[in-house]
Amino acid sequence: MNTDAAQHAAVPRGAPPEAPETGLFSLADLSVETVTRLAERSVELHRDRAAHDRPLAGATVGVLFTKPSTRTRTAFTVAAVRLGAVPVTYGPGDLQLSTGEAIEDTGRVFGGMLDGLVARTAGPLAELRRLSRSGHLPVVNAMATEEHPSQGLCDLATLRLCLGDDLRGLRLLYVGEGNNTAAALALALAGIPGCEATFACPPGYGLPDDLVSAAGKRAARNGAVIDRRDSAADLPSGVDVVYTTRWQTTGTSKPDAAWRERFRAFHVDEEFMTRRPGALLLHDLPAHRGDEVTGAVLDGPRSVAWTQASMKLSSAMAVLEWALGPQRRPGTYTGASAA
Ligand SMILES: NC(=O)NCCC[C@H](N)C(=O)O
Repeated sequence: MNTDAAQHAAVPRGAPPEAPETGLFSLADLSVETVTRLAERSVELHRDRAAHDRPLAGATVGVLFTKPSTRTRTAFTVAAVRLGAVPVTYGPGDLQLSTGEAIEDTGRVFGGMLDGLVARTAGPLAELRRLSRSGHLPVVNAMATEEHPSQGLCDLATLRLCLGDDLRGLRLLYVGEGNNTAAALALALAGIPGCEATFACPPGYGLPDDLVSAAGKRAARNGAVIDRRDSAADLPSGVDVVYTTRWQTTGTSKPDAAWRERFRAFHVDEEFMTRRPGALLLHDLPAHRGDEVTGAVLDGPRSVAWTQASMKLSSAMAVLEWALGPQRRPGTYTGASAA
């Protein structure tokens, strides 16, 4: 028997203690400067996808999507590969999480093997924070109930690409469901000096109070305004951008059987756009043509939705570089440096 007591004592025992969370959870956690820098970097990487020196070389990144995803999953997987990492992908039902293993236990195991995790659960954001704290690893929120921060960064980057770096005084009108995408967009816009953003959603389907309050405080510091409306009447016509998303948000259902009737007035068609000359159309996709937007608008000359979709890749690269790059990567958990 090996009786080297010092060696035995070095082997960690018991559950590892928690560490401070790292990664991207909500744009509200980031300074306006960091949000701006990430959007700027997304544009740079969109223009030149090779403008990096593989900062994730040697890293292994978990990509966990328990809900459907076309753009975000592809973007983060390809971004990880382009930045030099090896992605390990998990779909719904792949992890013991689906058989009842605790979030913390999952985090601890991930932390011993992965350098970071990108996760879409469309569940509570708090779960992603717990994964990071228990696993000592950076976690990127690829869409939780409350917010879709990487979409907000992509949208800000798309606005910079289309309208220039100086977005001061931007006027944006959002119509539809006050979902995770709208929440991230409100927080992103709140950092633009002089921005006037109106979020018009049917009664009962608007942005939640806590989000409006957080975005409003951020906006006030930057001379911006985040205005929540629950009527489609008298919406601003002098706007630079119209933004809409599909009405059936991932992981949600509407108890009201007549919900579609309540949304009808909040759809974007040619007439809506004609009353807003010069406005661009953004849409996070997937689209349901005929519901929130007509095909003629989505595929027409004022839509930048397809450029916006392609910028999911460069914004995912910017996020991974920032959240998992060598300067942030804590290294896998060995138990030796639990403090
Ligand atoms: N761009 C995306 O990530 N699209 C998928 C999600 C769209 C929308 N926010 C939803 O929750 O269903």
